[in-house]
Amino acid sequence: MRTGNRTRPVLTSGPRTMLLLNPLRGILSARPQVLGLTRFSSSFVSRMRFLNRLKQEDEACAAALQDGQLVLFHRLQPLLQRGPTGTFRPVTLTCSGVQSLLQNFGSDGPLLEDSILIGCSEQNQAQFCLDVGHLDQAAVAEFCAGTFIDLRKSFFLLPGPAAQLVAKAQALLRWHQTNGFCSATGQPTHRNRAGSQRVCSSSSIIYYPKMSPVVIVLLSDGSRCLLGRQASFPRGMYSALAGFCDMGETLEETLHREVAEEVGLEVQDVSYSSSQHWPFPHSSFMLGCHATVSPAHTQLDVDRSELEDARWFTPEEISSALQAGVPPRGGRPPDVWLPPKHAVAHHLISEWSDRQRHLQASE
Ligand SMILES: NC(=O)C1=CN([C@@H]2O[C@H](COP(=O)(O)OP(=O)(O)OC[C@H]3O[C@@H](n4cnc5c(N)ncnc54)[C@H](OP(=O)(O)O)[C@@H]3O)[C@@H](O)[C@H]2O)C=CC1
Ligand SMILES: [Mg+2]
Repeated sequence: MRTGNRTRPVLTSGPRTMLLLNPLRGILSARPQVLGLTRFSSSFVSRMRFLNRLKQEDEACAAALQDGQLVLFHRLQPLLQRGPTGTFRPVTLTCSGVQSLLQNFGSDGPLLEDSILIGCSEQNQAQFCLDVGHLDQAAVAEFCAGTFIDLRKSFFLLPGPAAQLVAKAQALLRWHQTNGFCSATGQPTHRNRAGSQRVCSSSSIIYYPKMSPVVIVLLSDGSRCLLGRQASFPRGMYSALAGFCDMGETLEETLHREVAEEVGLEVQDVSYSSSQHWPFPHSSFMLGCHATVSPAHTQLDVDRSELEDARWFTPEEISSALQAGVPPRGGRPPDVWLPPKHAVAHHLISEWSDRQRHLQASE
C-alpha cells in the first residue's frame, strides 16, 4: 500500500466549502435534457425526481457521482469529524477527493463505482456512500482528518438528519455485502449503478433492499403510560413496547398481538403517530403508535421471557425522566431513564407527556 506523498482530498462538509457549491450543479451535470427538470420546479419535487431518475438510469447516476458528495465507511463504520462548534458530522468528500484518496493508498479493491446512492443534499448534490474497508483504517482516518466510529455510537453523536442518512447508508452497504448471491439459483447478483437493486445473472430475479416492519406502541390507561425493558437494554432504560410484524399481519394486528403477548393486556383504541428507520441490529421500519387500554383492566401479566420488567408510569415520573435525559456513560445510571431523542420511542413518550400536560392545564 502506497501512503507517501499524499494529497488531501477535498472535504465538502465544512460550512465554508458548502457555500461555494452551485445549488443546481448536481442536477445540471446529470444530463438535464434527459432528466427533464427545470430550474423553476419545486426544489423538493425536483430532488425526488432527480433521485428517482438516478435509480433508473445508470448513465445519469454515473454523471451525478462525478459531481456528488461521498460519505466514507470502513467495515460499516462511518467516518465522522468534530465541527468547530463541537458537534459531530459525517466527513463528506468530493468524487475527485475520493479518487485521489484511493490512488494515494494504491487501492486495488473496491473502486469509486462501488459507491451507493443515498440521497440528495438541499443544494441538489447527489450523495453517495463507499466502504473502504480494504484500506488501513487509521491511515484513511488520519488522511481525512476524521475518525471511524461504530454506528451505534455515531447514531447518537450526530444530529437527527445526519444520523438517519448515515444509518441508511450503512444499511444499504450491509445489504449489498450480504446479498451477492441469488437465494433461488445460487448465482451471483449484480447491482445497478445507484445500488437500489440487485439482479440475478441467471434468473433475472430482482432483489430490493429489505427492512423488517416493527410496531412500537405507547400504551396509556388514560392517566399513566406503560413502559417496559428487555434484559438486553442498558441498565435502567425503559421504552415503549415493540414487536416485529408477522407475515400477513396489519399494523393493528401486530400491535394487539404484541401487547397481549408481552404484557397480557387487550388494546382498545389505536392511533398512528410517526415512523422511523431503525438500524439496530438490522434495518427495521418502526411504526410508532399510541394505544389505550381500559382503566378497569390494567393488571399486567408480563412475559418474563420477553421483558425483564414492565410498569405503569405517572405523567410526573415521565416528565422528570424526560428532563433528566440520557445518563452519561460510566457511573451508576438512575433506576429509570428513557431512550434518547433520536429514537421514535422518545418521540412517542414526549408526545404523551405533552398531551398530559395540556390535559392537566385545561382541567
Ligand atoms: N427506535 C426505537 O425507539 C426502538 C426500537 N426498538 C427496536 O424494535 C425491534 C423489535 O423490538 P423487540 O421487542 O425486540 O421485538 P419482538 O418483541 O418481536 O421480539 C424480538 C424477537 O422476535 C423474533 N423475530 C420475529 N421476527 C423477527 C425479525 N424480522 N427480525 C428479528 N427478530 C424477529 C425473534 O425471536 P426468535 O429469535 O426467538 O425467533 C426476536 O428475538 C428491535 O430491533 C429494537 O431494536 C425497540 C424499542 C425502541
Ligand atoms: Mg418486544
